[in-house]
Amino acid sequence: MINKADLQVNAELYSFIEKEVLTGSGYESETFWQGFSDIIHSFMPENQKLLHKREVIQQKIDDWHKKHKWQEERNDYEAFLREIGYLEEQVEDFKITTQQVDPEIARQAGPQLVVPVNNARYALNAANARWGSLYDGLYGTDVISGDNGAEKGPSYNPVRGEKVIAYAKNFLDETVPLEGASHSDVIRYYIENDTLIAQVPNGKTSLQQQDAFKGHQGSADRPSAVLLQHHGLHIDIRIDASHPIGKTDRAGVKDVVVEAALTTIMDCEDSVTAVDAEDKVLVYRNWLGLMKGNLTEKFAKEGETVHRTLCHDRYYTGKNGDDLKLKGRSLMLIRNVGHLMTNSMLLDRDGNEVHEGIADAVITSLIAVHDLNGKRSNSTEGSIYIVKPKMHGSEEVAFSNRLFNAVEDLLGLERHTIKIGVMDEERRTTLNLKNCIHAVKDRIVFINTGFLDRTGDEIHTSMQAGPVIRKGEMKQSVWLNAYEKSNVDHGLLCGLPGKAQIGKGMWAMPDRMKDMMEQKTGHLKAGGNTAWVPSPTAATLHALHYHEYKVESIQTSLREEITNREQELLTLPLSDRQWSPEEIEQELENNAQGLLGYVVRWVEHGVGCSKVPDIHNVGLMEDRATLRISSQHMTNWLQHGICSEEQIMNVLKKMAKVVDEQNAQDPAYQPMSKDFEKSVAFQAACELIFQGESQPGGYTEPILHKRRLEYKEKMLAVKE
Ligand SMILES: CC(=O)SCCNC(=O)CCNC(=O)[C@H](O)C(C)(C)COP(=O)(O)OP(=O)(O)OC[C@H]1O[C@@H](n2cnc3c(N)ncnc32)[C@H](O)[C@@H]1OP(=O)(O)O
Ligand SMILES: O=CC(=O)O
Ligand SMILES: [Mg+2]
Repeated sequence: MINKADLQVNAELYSFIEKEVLTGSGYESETFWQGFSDIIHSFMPENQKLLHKREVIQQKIDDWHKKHKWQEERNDYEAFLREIGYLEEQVEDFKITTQQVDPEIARQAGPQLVVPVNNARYALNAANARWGSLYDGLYGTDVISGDNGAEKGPSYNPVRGEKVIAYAKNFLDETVPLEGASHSDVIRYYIENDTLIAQVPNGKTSLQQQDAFKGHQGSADRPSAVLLQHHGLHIDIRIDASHPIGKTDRAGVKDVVVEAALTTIMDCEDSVTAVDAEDKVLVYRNWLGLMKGNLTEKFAKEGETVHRTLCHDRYYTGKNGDDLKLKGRSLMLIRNVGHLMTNSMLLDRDGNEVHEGIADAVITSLIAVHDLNGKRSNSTEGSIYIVKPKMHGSEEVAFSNRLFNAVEDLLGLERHTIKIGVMDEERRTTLNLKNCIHAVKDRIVFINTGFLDRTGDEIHTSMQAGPVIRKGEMKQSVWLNAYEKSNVDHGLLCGLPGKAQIGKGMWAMPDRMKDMMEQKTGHLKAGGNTAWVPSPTAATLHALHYHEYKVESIQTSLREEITNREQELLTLPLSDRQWSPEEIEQELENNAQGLLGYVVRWVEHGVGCSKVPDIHNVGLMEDRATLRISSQHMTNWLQHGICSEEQIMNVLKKMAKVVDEQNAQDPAYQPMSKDFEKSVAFQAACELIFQGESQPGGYTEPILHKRRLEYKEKMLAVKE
């Protein structure tokens, strides 16, 4: 550790900040460290107090449930929540006043991609997912069925290719239709007098909406790209008659590229494993590379070496021959960690680990200044976008607000340069969302329903109330539907449209794109102008939904439906059903499989987000929030005698063998079933369930971090 301004700083972190971040930033090292230390020492005590308050409140709620039957005393329950300050006194009506918000957030509606930022290969891919090939997105996924000879194979299947092209041309017909013809009839696109002309076998035609045409690349006569726009999103028809696909197309179209991930959340939180300075430096270094624009990654793929870099802006010839420049990258936000955890990378003057959320706020903002003072390739408006997860109620949001003020002062940034995306994912935040938004009304850029964490918190908060419904039933539950609607209500009431996003949650089945295409329109119809997707392909496909529906109009009509949903929000997801032994076993096995499949990769491989097959062999995106649900669910059933400890242990051992088999191809994988006692991952899984009741907020971080550190040490000892 290096002693600096009353802090002890891990040497690797210190060197990274000194040499890579401060150099060229315009900040003096001494001033920075002193200011950082001042922030730490003034904010840590309050952070601690807020965490303590969470514990006190939870204890009171637990005690209430132990003494009362919620089903019979609902009215008293609400009064009790008010009395203990869980339900806050609501502020007067107001509108948010956030300024300098980039258009991707303020005006455009479209997909939001999330990516673990410690994985440079994925993070680069995500930043570049602003534009996505529709042909690739369709060809590679189950959106196109493999029936009638259209299956995916080792080489290009022209039958499948035909289906892809038909789907894409149909999309063009629906979105940017031609007058009296289909895009599949076109034999040549060209531009004449700033108008797109489509030559068809029996003459020529043009777009029904002329102003959808925005520009082209190549010559007007034989363009290599035609740029269109619909519902604020661009569509780029790529033309090359010499290309293997273009050759087969009458108009030489080789692809339809759509504007896809308008925004990307570079995640430092639930999808990453970062337990010490070594891990955190990787997280920060990748963020720095993204902000400076020089992040690169070299990796082997399909026998070739790939060098991945960030995409450049796209240039077109616009109307009147003017140059038209469009961003080549997604607008990047950075998700900091919440208020809970501390990290050994920094110690305060008394030798205490510093709260990681405070360190993230300072360091990720400092890094983002490289964009603000540089080319502003990320935020042309000069803003820094921080997503703040897992805050409980408005006091905690106000704390973040003051922390961001302090960071702005330290970095000499204008007030409210740092924007905040508020994850509405804890029950106390949902119930007091108006106050939460008010606490950051000058800097808020989104409210997003993190329904996964929110489900975990729902179970944990009411742990003592009774057994909860099965995990799969949560999506239909009264509280969850009210929560989704209430979030939109508050977004509309507080004037988010035009300034900030009303966001919807993650599509957690990365391989089920057909289902996503059928179901994720629901997020738009419910008023979300963005929704989370797990991959660039999902972003490309989900983008089509924003052409189908104009969220702005939907939001306008939803204003009519705004209502007080508190009663529904306070409807606990309890069950009075007598489940059969088979149902109980199935529920436990399902939870255990996802839990173990995720935990083993987290603890022993340092992977924070995984695709884990569920009991039906569907690959599910698992992250810390889904782990919070499965562990808390098992804890809840154990707590209420739905199952016994012995039963859970047997299920865990049985499912550990299944997970071991699933990972058998990985030479670095150590089977849990070889020695359950010695497997750090297996022990972590047991702890998450058997000690789930006493985990703060039902969070999995404390156990995961402890066990990962233990595993790292074990590996180090083996090496030595
Ligand atoms: C509750 C919450 O907090 S949700 C938010 C947290 N969750 C996330 O961030 C999910 C992000 N997604 C992911 O991490 C991954 O998609 C996973 C773990 C779900 C699946 O990963 P994999 O099993 O490796 O996926 P798969 O093999 O199908 O695809 C890999 C390819 O897709 C790309 N890819 C997958 N996900 C992403 C992503 N989120 N961003 C960018 N690229 C991605 C990879 O770069 C890779 O392509 P490449 O070989 O050209 O580099
Ligand atoms: O962060 C997202 C969630 O669903 O939790
Ligand atoms: Mg979450």
